[in-house]
Amino acid sequence: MNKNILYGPPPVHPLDDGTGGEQLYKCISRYAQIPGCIALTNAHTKENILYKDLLDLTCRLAESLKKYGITTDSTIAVCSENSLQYFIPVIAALYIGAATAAVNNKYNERELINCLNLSKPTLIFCSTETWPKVRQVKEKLNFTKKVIILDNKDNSDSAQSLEDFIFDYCDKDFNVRQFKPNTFNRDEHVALILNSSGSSGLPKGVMLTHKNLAVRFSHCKDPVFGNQISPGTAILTVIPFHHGFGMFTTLGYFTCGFQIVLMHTFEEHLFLQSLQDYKVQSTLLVPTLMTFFAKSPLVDKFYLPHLQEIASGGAPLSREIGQAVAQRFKLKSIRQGYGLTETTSAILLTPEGETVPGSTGKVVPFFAAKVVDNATGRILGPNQVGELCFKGDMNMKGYCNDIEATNAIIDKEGWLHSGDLGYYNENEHFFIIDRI
Ligand SMILES: O=C(O)[C@H]1CSC(c2nc3ccc(N4CCCCCC4)cc3s2)=N1
Repeated sequence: MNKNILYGPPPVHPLDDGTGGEQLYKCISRYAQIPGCIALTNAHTKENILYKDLLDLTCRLAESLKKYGITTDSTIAVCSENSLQYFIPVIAALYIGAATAAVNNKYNERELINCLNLSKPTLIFCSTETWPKVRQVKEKLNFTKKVIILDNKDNSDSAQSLEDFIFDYCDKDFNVRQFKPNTFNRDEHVALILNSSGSSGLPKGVMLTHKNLAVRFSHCKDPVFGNQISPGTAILTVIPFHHGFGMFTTLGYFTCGFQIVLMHTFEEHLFLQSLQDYKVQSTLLVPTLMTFFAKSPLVDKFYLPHLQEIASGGAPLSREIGQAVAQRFKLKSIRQGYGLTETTSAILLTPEGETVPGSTGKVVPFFAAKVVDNATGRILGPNQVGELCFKGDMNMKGYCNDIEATNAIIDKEGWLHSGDLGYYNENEHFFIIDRI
């Protein structure tokens, strides 16, 4: 055993059984029993969706998709800004075992065509905002049979509303209590396909499995690396749902029964007002917004006694910015996480109560990490800079239809070479230096 290979601690809870879809179904069903338990709130419109409604809609949509001919081998796509409805097709597909391609809603038509040609979805779920772009693109795709608009009451020409699709395909006497998610091999089965900007060339399709998802769910419930589980805890997120950071934090929040207050566009006053009004305990930010808040005079105008955690991810956060934001929000420190789209979610996380300024955290359960000197191939010890490599059950299955790109990033022993330079200190806290 090489002492320079660092292993995450054993999980507080062993990995739950079942597919990601079965685990979500079990959790959402539990919170659906709590009267008035809110799943999602749109901070812009103040509209809510309860866990009870989320359960009903995801089961009805799953039933409709099966009747429409979607199977465990199918792929669908979601192309939408953050919304109350965003996760209804994602969760319904997870129950069935169909893969969901989460497409960047900011893509232009050329980028959309490139990424949809990777996943070849039979159905595309879009929003009234993305419909015009999706409509143009659909004409050029021969594998997409139908477009469904998530946030529209009535149909637009050649696209059906979500409600209408469910009305057409779900049995009238369908009873949610009779619904059961499919069972399949979670190690192999693709759950989500996300776009990785990748170090070079056009974005690639990252295939993430139900096993990857199950490991993330375990981290969410972990008292050291995740959140304390108390249904009704309010979280505010402005992170795009189509990106790994937003996708797997939000899916994890559903398993914890949290109220997810979402924003699709950052507005400073609304953000701070929402923290106050919904008594938010934890909020997610990306470093550019952290920099913004480090200087914001508005923060002091709000009374935020419930705010316990500001979490940063999606890119390295400088020590100064982190400390400036913690001070401004009267918090001891900021929690950080580091991950790649290719590792599903964060594989380095600030353990609860163990914050080291400037550090992005420690190795999570079910993972190993090493720092490699690429010139010599040696595995380096503490305080020596090299390429960060990771091995564990959130490493992606591979890139869509791109074996050589997959083998270029994941070596024969299963180590994923991150392309990031960093080191760990004598207490195994990691620091990211730069992209290679
Ligand atoms: O940088 C990237 O490409 C993306 C891929 S997935 C990813 C991250 N996922 C996560 C998931 C969770 C977190 N946390 C940060 C603070 C600790 C509490 C949990 C949230 C940080 C990150 S950073 N970053």
